[in-house]
Amino acid sequence: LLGIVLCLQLYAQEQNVVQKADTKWFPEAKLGLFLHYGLYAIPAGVWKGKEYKGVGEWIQERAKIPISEYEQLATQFNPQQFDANEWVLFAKDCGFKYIVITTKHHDGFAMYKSDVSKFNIVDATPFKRDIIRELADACKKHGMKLGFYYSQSRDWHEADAEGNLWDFKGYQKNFQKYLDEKCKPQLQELLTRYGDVALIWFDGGRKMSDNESTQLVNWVHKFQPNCLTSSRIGNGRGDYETLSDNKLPTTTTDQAYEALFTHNFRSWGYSKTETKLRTPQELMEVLLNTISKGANLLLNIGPKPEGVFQEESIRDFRIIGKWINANAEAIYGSKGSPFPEMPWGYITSKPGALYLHVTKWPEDQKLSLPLNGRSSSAKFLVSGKKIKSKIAGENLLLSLPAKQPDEMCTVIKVSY
Ligand SMILES: C[C@@H]1O[C@@H](Oc2ccc([N+](=O)[O-])cc2)[C@@H](O)[C@H](O)[C@@H]1O
Repeated sequence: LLGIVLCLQLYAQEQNVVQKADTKWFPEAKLGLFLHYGLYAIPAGVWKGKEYKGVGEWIQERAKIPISEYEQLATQFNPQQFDANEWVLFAKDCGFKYIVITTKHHDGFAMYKSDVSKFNIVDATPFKRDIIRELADACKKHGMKLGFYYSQSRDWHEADAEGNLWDFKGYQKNFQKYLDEKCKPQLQELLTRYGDVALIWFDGGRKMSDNESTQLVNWVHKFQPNCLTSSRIGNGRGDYETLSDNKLPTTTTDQAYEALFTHNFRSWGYSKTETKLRTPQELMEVLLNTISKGANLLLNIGPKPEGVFQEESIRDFRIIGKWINANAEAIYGSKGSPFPEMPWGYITSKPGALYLHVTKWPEDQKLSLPLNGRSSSAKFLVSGKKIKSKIAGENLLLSLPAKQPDEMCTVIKVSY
């Protein structure tokens, strides 16, 4: 009897073993473009004339919209201006090395041709085109890594999934039934029909049991062993850490982890009720703060229902993109700062080099760095122009010109 019990435990343990994927590419890539796109772009925070503040992609939950009514949005979804190559080339020009798009958000609508649920973009809309197919092809063509956001536990279209308490009041949910009949079959579709998938961006919701988290991570790695899974799968079973929404990292680490921010302060999906956008300077602060802690940054846009990005997002992302491309050496493959926060800006590091990202030009045109007397040289990264420097005790003292070469942020490379 003891033997049998031991075997069962082993088997269970076996079940709970997660094969981890190789995260090497992730910290190298540093910058990802997050795209929250779906039916919720149509109401954009407004339902039957009533404005709902906050996250636009939650409109069905906020307005307690019955499935029968929400499904009608699919009959209006027709993004005729959608051009996958345009989206991917824009992302590339702005310095993003991977894209993560919502394949299914909490409303349960599949933005790809799914044989598991008719509630999908090909079968339920006049558009009838598979946006994920076209994006996967364009990413492959332009060498852009592609990841899929998938809401594994919240699905307001399914009685047995998490979240819809207005259509299914008092209904006894069988969550494993939802995992077996929709979640896992759809993940299989996404991991077997769209080429290499860089990562599955699982998202919060129902507290997953360790068995459920392990089940889904093993399921993903069964079809694509190198596909990363995000930590919102729960129970520490993900391949890399994601921070809470719009939260800056507090510690510097070499672990693979990611901060996520929206261009629109308050909504991930396109919104007409939340219109305040982060300025290019605010986006820069988020970018520099994040990479100076060794983390990746996933920056979000909510595309408009007609299939294009807001003008303001295109304008602001191109502004920071220009800076990112000019200072690429100080970003991709860099690690966080070995020093505490600096009053004048941020630091990223590489072997034998420190990159000083100066956003607040020192009035006294002096900048000191505790380099313990190590001999070093300093130059402006973009122009290559040398900077006068001398060792003063433990510190390296740099003498800067009066005018800051790049108002947005000037990078000084210190080689030691
Ligand atoms: C990226 C965002 O993720 C979730 O929102 C969350 C999930 C988890 C936290 N959290 O852990 O703090 C906060 C918001 C979604 O509900 C939201 O619609 C969006 O997709």
